[in-house]
Amino acid sequence: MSTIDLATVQQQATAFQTAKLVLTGAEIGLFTALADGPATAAQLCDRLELHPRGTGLFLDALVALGLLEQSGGKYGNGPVANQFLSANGENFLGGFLSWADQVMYPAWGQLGALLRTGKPPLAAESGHEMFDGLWDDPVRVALLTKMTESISRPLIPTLVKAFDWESHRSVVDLGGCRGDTLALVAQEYPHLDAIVFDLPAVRPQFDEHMAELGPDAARLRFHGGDFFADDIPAADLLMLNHALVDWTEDQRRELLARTFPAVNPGGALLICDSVIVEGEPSYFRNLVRGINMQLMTPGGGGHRLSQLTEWLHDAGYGKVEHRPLSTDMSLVIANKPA
Ligand SMILES: C[S@@+](CC[C@H](N)C(=O)[O-])C[C@H]1O[C@@H](n2cnc3c(N)ncnc32)[C@H](O)[C@@H]1O
Repeated sequence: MSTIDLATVQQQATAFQTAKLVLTGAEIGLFTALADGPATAAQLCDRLELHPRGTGLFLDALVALGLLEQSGGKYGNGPVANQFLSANGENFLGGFLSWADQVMYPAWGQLGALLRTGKPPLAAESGHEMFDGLWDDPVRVALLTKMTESISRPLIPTLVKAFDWESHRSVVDLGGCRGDTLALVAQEYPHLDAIVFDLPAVRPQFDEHMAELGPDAARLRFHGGDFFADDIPAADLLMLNHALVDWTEDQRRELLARTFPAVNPGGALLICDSVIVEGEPSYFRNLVRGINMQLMTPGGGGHRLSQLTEWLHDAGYGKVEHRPLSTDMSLVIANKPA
């Protein structure tokens, strides 16, 4: 007997409307404008060049969602909007919000095509995928790096605590991009010899970001290479953070197999991903993220923990451990016997 009623089905069928309220609020700069202090609808129309027709209902809908607060005829940011949706917020999700609005939202219009053909037209047209020619295109680079960093940053405090970093001496972050995650891990564990491995074209972005992060992060080294073609530097720990799901299953298996010889005996491969784990609170959302990756790339997609474990054992790893992190992410630890 189904527990779903009509109102729930209606909400499910129109959830895109709620998404657009939030994304459009971010796109027009509403939450950033309100970070300066509350304002009336008329003042917001003036400041953000909005037409009054839609604005009143729109602002009230954001109040009803709990993102804005209303008092004395003025609208202000609630604490969540201030922290995550305002450009001045401590954990601003700007890169993720722009990516969701500009890339994911149109891609989800192609879900039917994905189901019928196995290939979403946009990703199929673009050839291999998100990274082809990416680093020659500064606009796409900025959008993608900000998106991944705004997803990765909130999980770093849990990542730092979820693993015994003290017992290992060296770490290589494969597809570590500008070094944002590794810099914050290495800041907590300064004894680690820390290397970011990414495509050679990423080096200027890495150098620039290290300069921005300051002297604590400057100890990271950059190793340019292609993890499918070039030798992977040996280390006690290798990491793959959000760098596996966009490849085909054969490529994922190949990449995991390529990591094994580079992990020192007694070390481990650490994978941070939105892994699909039945029974976890993240289960539904990570199925959706898997479909999202199928829409973004011709061959990528989410992986189930059982699949990933099998691939890791095939690659040569011993015990595989799973630890849920924050924001629906998992840390999967594949141990290499000593
Ligand atoms: C989705 S981003 C993840 C970035 C970062 N690990 C994070 O979690 O924020 C994937 C990264 O893999 C890198 N990458 C893609 N193909 C690669 C290859 N063949 N060899 C090395 N790095 C690659 C990209 O340049 C990009 O920095």
